Amino acid sequence: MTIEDVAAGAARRLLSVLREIADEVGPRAGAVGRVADYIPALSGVDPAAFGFAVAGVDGEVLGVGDWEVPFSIQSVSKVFSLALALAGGDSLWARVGREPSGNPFNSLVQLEHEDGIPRNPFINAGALVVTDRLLTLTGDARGAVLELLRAESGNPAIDFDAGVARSEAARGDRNAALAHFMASYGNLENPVEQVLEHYFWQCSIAMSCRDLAAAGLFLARHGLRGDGSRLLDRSAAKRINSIMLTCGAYDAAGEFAFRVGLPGKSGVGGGILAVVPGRCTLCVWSPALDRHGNSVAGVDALDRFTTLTGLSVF
Ligand SMILES: NC(=O)CC[C@H](N)C(=O)O
Repeated sequence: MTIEDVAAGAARRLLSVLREIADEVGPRAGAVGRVADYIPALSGVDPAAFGFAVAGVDGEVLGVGDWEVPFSIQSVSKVFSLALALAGGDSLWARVGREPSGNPFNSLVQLEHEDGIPRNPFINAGALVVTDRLLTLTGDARGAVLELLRAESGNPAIDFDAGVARSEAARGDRNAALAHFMASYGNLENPVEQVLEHYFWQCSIAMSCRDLAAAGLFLARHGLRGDGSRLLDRSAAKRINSIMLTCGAYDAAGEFAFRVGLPGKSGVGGGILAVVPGRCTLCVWSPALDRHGNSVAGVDALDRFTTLTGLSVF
């Protein structure tokens, strides 16, 4: 029996739970937290938006609320760039760690004490190293990420949001500082400006909960893509899920693991992608963020999901 057989119909069976959570959490969306405004183009998003999708490993995707409305995926893109970089081999691990940082996602402080090696691939410094590696591997890091997202979601219309990318670049001093600092330690192979540009554009990709849940299914399928081909070996897929669990919610990763008990990756656009290995992926979106940069209603919804269903990795 294959994983597909075991989990066939998972999305359909879970839809009623999503409805229940949307009724409970949805009306509170936007009441607590703030929309990210350090990227000016994100500041106009409706804080009360709420969408929640579930994708079964058989490929069926269902959802509730604003689940088909595109939003800025921001740091959720880091999961996909990491997957592509690791598909190119293990050498990345000499240049980035896999420990939670306990610091904000854009912090500089640890880099100096730790020789320009970022703690993990999901803080900005780590993601810049991953983007650099992908640039070396492919010559077009942002294009590679976009192509993977289009293919795995089955939606060829997914695209960059140039307004968001330019807005972030215009306010990109902190990420530029991180990149230059790592370059001074020899931990970037490509010119800083190029790495930053690919990183900003990759973060600007706009997608819905539907598309992101579908695109992340290779993580629930232990590395297998939608067409049955292998993106990652089982071990690499396990590793990405593990790092999502320990580092996917920045300096609130411990709290996220405590409450949700699933591998997850959040972004300052308000999206969170979570994985129930062997069964399904979940994507929730609500733009009002807590002080760590995680969606308030998003974490609440995932917390309720694992409580109501008992589905977690523990
Ligand atoms: N946490 C995030 O989603 C951060 C991504 C954003 N593009 C940044 O670099 O600041």
